[in-house]
Parts: sequence; structure tokens; C-alpha cells
Amino acid sequence: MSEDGSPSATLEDALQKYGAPLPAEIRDQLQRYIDALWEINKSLNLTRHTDYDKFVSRDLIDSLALAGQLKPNEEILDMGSGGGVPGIVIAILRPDIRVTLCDSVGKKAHAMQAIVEQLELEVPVYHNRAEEILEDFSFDAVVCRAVAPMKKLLTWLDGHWPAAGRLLTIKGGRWLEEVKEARHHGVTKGVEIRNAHEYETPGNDHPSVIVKVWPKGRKEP
Ligand SMILES: C[S@@+](CC[C@H](N)C(=O)[O-])C[C@H]1O[C@@H](n2cnc3c(N)ncnc32)[C@H](O)[C@@H]1O
Repeated sequence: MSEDGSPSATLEDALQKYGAPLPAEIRDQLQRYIDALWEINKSLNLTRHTDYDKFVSRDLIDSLALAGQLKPNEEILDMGSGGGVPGIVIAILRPDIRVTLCDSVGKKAHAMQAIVEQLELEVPVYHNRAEEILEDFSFDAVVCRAVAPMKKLLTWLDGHWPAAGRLLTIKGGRWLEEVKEARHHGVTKGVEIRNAHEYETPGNDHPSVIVKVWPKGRKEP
């Protein structure tokens, strides 16, 4: 449902409503992504955002915010991509970015593989935990949304920073409490943590935050 109460009938309507106009080429690719995702979602629970308003106001706005933190031509790992947010959406929005997707659940990884093939995107998909991928490959950044609290994310990335580069994670109003909890468990010692960007998510009381984490002693990436 939109802010004025009437649901958007098309992607273009929702993009206009939430002030996120995009070039026609990108809009068409996003439409192909939505069609593929919603079709697979009939048999596999990948997303609850199955209307244009929710897709734009949640998935697209989050992915745009994250994409805004990436430098030209960077290589990123989307940890726990689920149905492809933010990884597939960033691959569509920013063709300069080399995106790798992973999910620890096989059914989700296979669904993403099918979507990526349908969209003809050059995006590798792994059925693996991100920590395992970081044993073999290096990135400029690991990105994620709705995967785990900071304590777990930092525990998983501990020892992997040379391969992970930096972490950019989308968080809600509780992010500072999550950082406190992580500190309490001693997993923040070797890292710097910053609020890199704050933005409004329609319908949410608190702004969303892109939290950036990188290893101590390294210049802020
Ligand atoms: C709640 S879903 C979020 C999906 C997507 N990022 C989104 O925001 O719509 C979290 C996903 O992370 C995956 N996951 C959890 N821990 C992981 C890890 N260490 N490496 C890779 N995937 C992980 C889960 O299998 C699940 O699909």
C-alpha cells in the first residue's frame, strides 16, 4: 500500500511515488528481476515484498543507499542474499560493480542462480557461507541486509578482513544497541565502526543506517 493509501499499479508509478526515478533501461531490468523473483516466490519463500510499493520503498531504496557507498568498479560479496537484495539490485543499478552472491541455504542459492541466468547478469552465485567464500576470494567490500546482528557479523568476519575489505550493512534504529552488544562480547576490538549514511525508509519511525566496519589501523576505506 502506498503513502496515499492506493497501491501502485506499476513499477514506474511506485518509482515516482517514492521519488526514485530511474533510466528506462534500468527500470526494464528491475521489472525483469521482479517478474522472475515473484514467479519463483510462488513456490519458495524468498520475499514478503510482493507489490511494487514494498519493492521500491524497501528493497530498492535500501539497495540505492548501499550502492551510493560503493566506489567505481569495486568488487563486492553480498552475504546472505536470499532473493537477491541488495546484490542483484545493485548489479542492475551499478553495472560497473562486480557482484558475487552467496547464501548458506541451497534452495535460495539455486533460485538466485536461475534469476541471474534469466536476467543474463554476469554474477556468480555460491551456495556457501560468506566466511567460506572469504577463504578463497577477496573483495573490496562485503555487503548485507537482514542477515544477523552486529555481534554475529563481526564474529563471522573476524580473521577475514584482508579478504572482506570492509563491511557495509543496512541496519535499523537498533544499530547502536547491536554495536554495544558486540562490544560487550569483545568482537569490536580490532575494528572501526561508523554510521556511513542515514536515510529515511517510508513508513519507518527511525532512519535506516548503512553501518561501515573496517579493520583498525587501516585508513578509512
Ligand atoms: C532474512 S534473509 C535476508 C535476505 C536478503 N538479504 C534480504 O534482505 O532480503 C537472511 C539470509 O542470510 C542467509 N545467511 C545467514 N548467514 C549466512 C552466512 N554466514 N553466509 C551466507 N548466507 C547466510 C540465510 O540463509 C538467509 O537466506
